[in-house]
Amino acid sequence: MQFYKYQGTGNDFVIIDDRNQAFNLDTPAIAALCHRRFGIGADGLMLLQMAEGYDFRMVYFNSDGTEGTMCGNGGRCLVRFAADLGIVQEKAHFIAVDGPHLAYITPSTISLQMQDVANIAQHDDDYFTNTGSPHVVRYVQQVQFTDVKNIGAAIRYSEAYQGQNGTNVNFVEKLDPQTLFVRTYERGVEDETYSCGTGVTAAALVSNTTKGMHSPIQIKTLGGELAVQFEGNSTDGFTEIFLIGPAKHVFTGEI
Ligand SMILES: N[C@@H](CCC[C@H](N)C(=O)O)C(=O)O
Repeated sequence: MQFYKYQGTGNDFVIIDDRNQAFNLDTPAIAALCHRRFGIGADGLMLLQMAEGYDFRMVYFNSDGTEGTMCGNGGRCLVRFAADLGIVQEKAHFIAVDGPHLAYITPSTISLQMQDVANIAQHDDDYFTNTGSPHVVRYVQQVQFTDVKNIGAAIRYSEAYQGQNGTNVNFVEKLDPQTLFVRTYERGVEDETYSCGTGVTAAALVSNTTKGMHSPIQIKTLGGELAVQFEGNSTDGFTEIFLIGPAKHVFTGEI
């Protein structure tokens, strides 16, 4: 089986061209491929499948082998893969677990439209929203010194979030009026990743609501820079949300 490795600001993925729908690996086998010591190493695995009425379908698995909810950086990488295959050119229209997505393609960036977001909830000092995947946003003073793995795991497994099978957790520091530094504990990876697209989107929308930050918001992550652009607000709902940043082919291999 041929596979392709892609990364978007360090959120890395194994991608399989599954247009013939021959992929039949189970959860442990997917986890083994994603393992960083015994496998290829990745935060997730994606299938590109055919879908009627769309350029393609995105199927996303977390690195523990479970099928995930939406992955923003994964979506951006899959669009770059579709462009590399010649399936799409400047624009892509695809279907994912959370519904249809549009994306715009340039040599340096993929701009991925995310689902509209209707509301943001406050839980004590934390905020919670769903940008295709569930996300807690917690503001911290110095995010570089935050224990993302341990505090993130405690929040992810806490009683409050078991209703939606746990949550991803973002630790956010406002660096200046237009810029956030975001570090994310990812559900399904059960560790910090270098970047999380649905997570930085959640951080940007919450920061519009709570910190008065305006679109576009620049985001620093451990793996590079992203931007989140949007219209609306938490009262009327957020629309036209775009996650913008690089997505790159790393290598191709055979297993
Ligand atoms: N890395 C992703 C988010 C992946 C989904 C998540 N782990 C989950 O299933 O909750 C992103 O870039 O959005």
